Amino acid sequence: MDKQTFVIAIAGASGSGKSSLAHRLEQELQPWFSVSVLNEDAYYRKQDGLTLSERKQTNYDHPNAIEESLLVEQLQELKAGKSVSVPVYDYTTHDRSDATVEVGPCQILIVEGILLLHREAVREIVDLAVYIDVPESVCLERRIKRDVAQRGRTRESVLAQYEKTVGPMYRQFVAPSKIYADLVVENDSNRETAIERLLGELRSRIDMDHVDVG
Ligand SMILES: Nc1ncnc2c1ncn2[C@@H]1O[C@H](COP(=O)(O)OP(=O)(O)O)[C@@H](O)[C@H]1O
Ligand SMILES: O=c1ccn([C@@H]2O[C@H](COP(=O)(O)O)[C@@H](O)[C@H]2O)c(=O)[nH]1
Repeated sequence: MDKQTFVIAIAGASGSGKSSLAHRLEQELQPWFSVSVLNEDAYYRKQDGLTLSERKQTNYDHPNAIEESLLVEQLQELKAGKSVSVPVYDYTTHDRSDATVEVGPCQILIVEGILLLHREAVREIVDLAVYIDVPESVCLERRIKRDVAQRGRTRESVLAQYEKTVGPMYRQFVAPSKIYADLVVENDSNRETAIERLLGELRSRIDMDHVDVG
């Protein structure tokens, strides 16, 4: 088999800790491999034809909110050892900015996002599918804290959005996609417990001979 980029997908609810775990994993693997992290959120569709108040009403938790064709194209390019220009998404304006970030060839690509395992075309590219399993109530509390601190939201706006779209879409699309995971990791207690479990499983499940370390 040709050596090519090994792709790890980390899926799960908003607030389950995907992004935190992806970056911890990157830190752990970096001494030995070149690693890049990609976020499914970067591929939210451009919405510059809508006003801010219209953009606030978008259902960001439905699979169609993401430009899946671009996500899949860029995952395929990275897996084939090419560079890509990844879009930059701004949660405060609810729009893709004009900037892009260059992501170059890497040995291990970690991609994280709520709906990755729902997407058949993504599943076909991924070498190891991970689902982060955390009770909804825990995810919601984390999301409130994070979105108020980092994404320009109020507690009330987070709760309203959760009731209208985030919760229902989680139950319809995200939670059912757990069946596609090679590995389910709980992350409702100590962060270190989750990363240790993930690393332990990775050591036994990833065939590192498959990764081009030359
Ligand atoms: N195991 C954990 N225990 C407590 N808080 C956590 C844990 N994992 C992540 N968090 C916090 O929860 C919030 C959401 O985490 P994040 O990684 O952004 O989740 P996601 O990418 O799944 O939406 C962040 O503020 C993060 O610091
Ligand atoms: O403009 C936006 C775009 C996305 N969201 C919410 O983000 C989460 C997914 O990101 P996580 O980092 O996994 O939380 C999704 O649930 C969307 O509701 C948003 O609120 N506004």
